[in-house]
Amino acid sequence: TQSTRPQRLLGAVQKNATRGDPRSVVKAIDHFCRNQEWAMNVGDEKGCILDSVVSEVNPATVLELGTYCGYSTVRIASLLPPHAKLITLEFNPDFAAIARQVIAWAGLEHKVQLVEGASGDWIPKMKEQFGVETFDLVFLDHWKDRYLPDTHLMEECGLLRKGSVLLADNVICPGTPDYLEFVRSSPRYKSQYFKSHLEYTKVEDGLEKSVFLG
Ligand SMILES: O=C(NCCCCCn1ccnc1)c1cc(-c2ccc(F)cc2)cc(O)c1O
Ligand SMILES: [Mg+2]
Repeated sequence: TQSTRPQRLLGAVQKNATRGDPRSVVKAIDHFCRNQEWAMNVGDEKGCILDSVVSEVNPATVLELGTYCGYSTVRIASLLPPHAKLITLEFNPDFAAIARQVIAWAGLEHKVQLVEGASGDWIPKMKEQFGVETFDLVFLDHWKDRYLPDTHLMEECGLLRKGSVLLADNVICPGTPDYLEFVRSSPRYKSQYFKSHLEYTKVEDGLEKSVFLG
């Protein structure tokens, strides 16, 4: 039977990356996506911006919406301080199954909790299920039409505190126009656009960093 693109991506990690070495996992995926098959990872160019924001925030609690194959999960988790926690939500069970193996290959299972299901269902349960107070950093990389409703939901559920940072992928391509309009016009957010390119291409894309002001 035919393999899927996520399965082939995992194969490239297992073939070319060193177990327990997150940077080699990131490098192997980027090489695969540049040379074999494009895939919707945040990629190396936007990944460097992600790394700098993670390092600046130095978060104890991170929520990632949209795991896919775990590329950004590995990038983020590899930069977290010792007892920090990353919860990553993936709706698609096939993606989740691959991501678990990519995260394990990087040796980062102990820092990552991968949850399968819809963000709209799980966000209201975060506190009771995972003992989370608030998130220091949220990386939005799931369905583009869910960025805005899920941001409202996180506010309503008291998951954001003064200074919480939202970092959103794909605000230009595929685009999240309603989310962008909201975070840029709301007095409760301080937003900044990091111009970049769609992963592995020359097409414009970027990350929007928005600090919740409480
Ligand atoms: O759709 C994307 N991501 C969400 C995937 C499903 C999330 C499921 N889920 C997880 C949790 N809750 C729901 C995405 C798409 C593209 C893209 C860009 C250009 C193009 F021509 C084709 C595709 C680039 C990205 O960087 C992306 O992130
Ligand atoms: Mg993306």
